[in-house]
Amino acid sequence: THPIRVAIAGYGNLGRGVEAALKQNPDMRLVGVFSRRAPTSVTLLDTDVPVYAMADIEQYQDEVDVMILCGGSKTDLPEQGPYLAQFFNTVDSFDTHAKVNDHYAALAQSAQKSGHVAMLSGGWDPGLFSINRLYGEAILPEGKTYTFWGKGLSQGHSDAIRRIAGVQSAAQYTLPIEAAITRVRSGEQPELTTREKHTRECYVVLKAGVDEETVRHTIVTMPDYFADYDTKVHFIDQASFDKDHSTMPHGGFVIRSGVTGDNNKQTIEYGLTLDSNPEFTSSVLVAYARAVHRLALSGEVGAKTVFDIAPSLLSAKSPAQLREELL
Ligand SMILES: NC(=O)C1=CN([C@@H]2O[C@H](COP(=O)(O)OP(=O)(O)OC[C@H]3O[C@@H](n4cnc5c(N)ncnc54)[C@H](OP(=O)(O)O)[C@@H]3O)[C@@H](O)[C@H]2O)C=CC1
Ligand SMILES: N[C@@H](C[C@H]1CC(C(=O)O)=NO1)C(=O)O
Repeated sequence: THPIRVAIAGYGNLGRGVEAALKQNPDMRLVGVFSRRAPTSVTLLDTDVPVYAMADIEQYQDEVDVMILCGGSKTDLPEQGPYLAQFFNTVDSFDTHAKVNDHYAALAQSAQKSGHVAMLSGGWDPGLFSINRLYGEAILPEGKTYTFWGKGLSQGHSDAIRRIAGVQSAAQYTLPIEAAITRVRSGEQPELTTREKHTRECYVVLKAGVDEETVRHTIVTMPDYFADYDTKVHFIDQASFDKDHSTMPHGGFVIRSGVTGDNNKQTIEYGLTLDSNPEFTSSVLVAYARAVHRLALSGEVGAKTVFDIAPSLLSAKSPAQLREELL
């Protein structure tokens, strides 16, 4: 069978990650990259495929099996997702938690009409962490679920800062509050507000002449991203940014702390430790691109989340081989 033909829409950290991840999946191949920038200004890592103008993307609908959307959640994906689901099967890592149902509805409408599959929020949170929160709550109905991230760089939050007028570069680090983790790990099952679980720390490079306090205020009051957190903002120069903020480690864990039967304490924990947040997220996107291709071939249409997609569809192994490896 022919390799699954994958294309990238939007070439940033995730776009580079997808380009790299596809090299680890021989049943798939990159056939093109689409960018809103001039194609000649976009340099790929090392794959010899064309870079096209996003404006021409509709012309390639018969050459692409799955389009992986690597734009930013704050402003790119809400517009690009429904638009591209008219022409392609798509996968994205949409992560504006407060707006997931809006995005789902917009993708569902576009994909139902065009007969495509549009998968949203296929990353690690939302994505793999979402699946583990569901398992925990379905299996231990009497209990509490906690999610902790970092210390690490959140791409969604960094992207959100980059979209503020006058910002040249941005890195946002998420820091878990250790006292909260200790209380959760003790089995106390505490009630914790958003502000009691994490703090956020931003490093921002501004373009010349841009007022720091205006940008600081825009960040710390930003709904869905920073308003509910204690947030620090540091303004630095580009040289310092390039030196100190070019790697994107992250990680985190989901804990379900519950009880069964005669009040037996049961704990489920799922964790990630990531050298590169974007490369890991892109590896999730590529596995889900395989699943979306198979769903489309089977006649499925519409919007899908990780909850709707059977794990076996992500694997390059056959169902029989997977069954042999069940234990
Ligand atoms: N669910 C999850 O677990 C995760 C989700 N994410 C999501 O992934 C999204 C994308 O993250 P990330 O790839 O880091 O974002 P980037 O800022 O690197 O890229 C976003 C878009 O910006 C454009 N762009 C990239 N580089 C440049 C540049 N030098 N000049 C101008 N434009 C540029 C690209 O579009 P174009 O090529 O068209 O110019 C690109 O698609 C995040 O917003 C986040 O929401 C990320 C990690 C985990
Ligand atoms: N979507 C996040 C992935 C995780 C990390 C995170 C955070 O640090 O707030 N929330 O979810 C990202 O863009 O990195």
